[in-house]
Amino acid sequence: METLLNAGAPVTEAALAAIAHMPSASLPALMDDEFARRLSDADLMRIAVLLARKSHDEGGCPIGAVIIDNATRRIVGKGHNTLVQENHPYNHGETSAMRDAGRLDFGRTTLFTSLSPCEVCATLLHMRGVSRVVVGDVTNASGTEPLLRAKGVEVEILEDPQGIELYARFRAGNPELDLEDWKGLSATHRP
Ligand SMILES: Nc1ccnc(=O)[nH]1
Repeated sequence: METLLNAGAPVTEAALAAIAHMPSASLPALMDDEFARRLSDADLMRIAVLLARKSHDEGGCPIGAVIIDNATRRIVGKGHNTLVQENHPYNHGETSAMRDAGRLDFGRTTLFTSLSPCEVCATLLHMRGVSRVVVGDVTNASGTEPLLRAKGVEVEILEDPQGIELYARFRAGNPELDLEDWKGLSATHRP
């Protein structure tokens, strides 16, 4: 199939936004393997941040994640936090992207997350054997990177200034929702 995003197409913000918003299963109709191979780590982090923005536009917590196959750099899963949207007590950007990817061998994949993983997601990432995690924001949160590295996961920090700004703005305007997302409602009810 001839695709809109192909070997000759430039990697633009509009192209990354279209990728972020299209269901993963439909991505082969939008972009070919040549285009996928030209997406840099910074481009893939931009897609994670565009997913964070999508969640924010829906009234949710702005965290997104993208999973790629290491060999082909094809996107095999992506998603965003759905605490608000699905009334889900624990669906983080990372779990959402892994659910989208399905029953994969995560040892062959890299996960890009727009925000430093929480302890539960960090544990999930190493227990499912994810080979590499790229973190887009260690300014608003951090702390699980040493745990991931100790478990043999390759960790890279590749901060996205727009993602950092978006999360800082969300946290300043919604401190209770931010706390609920990290620690549950019980934490927001503590005196
Ligand atoms: N890394 C993350 C922190 C908090 N919530 C998320 O969905 N993801």
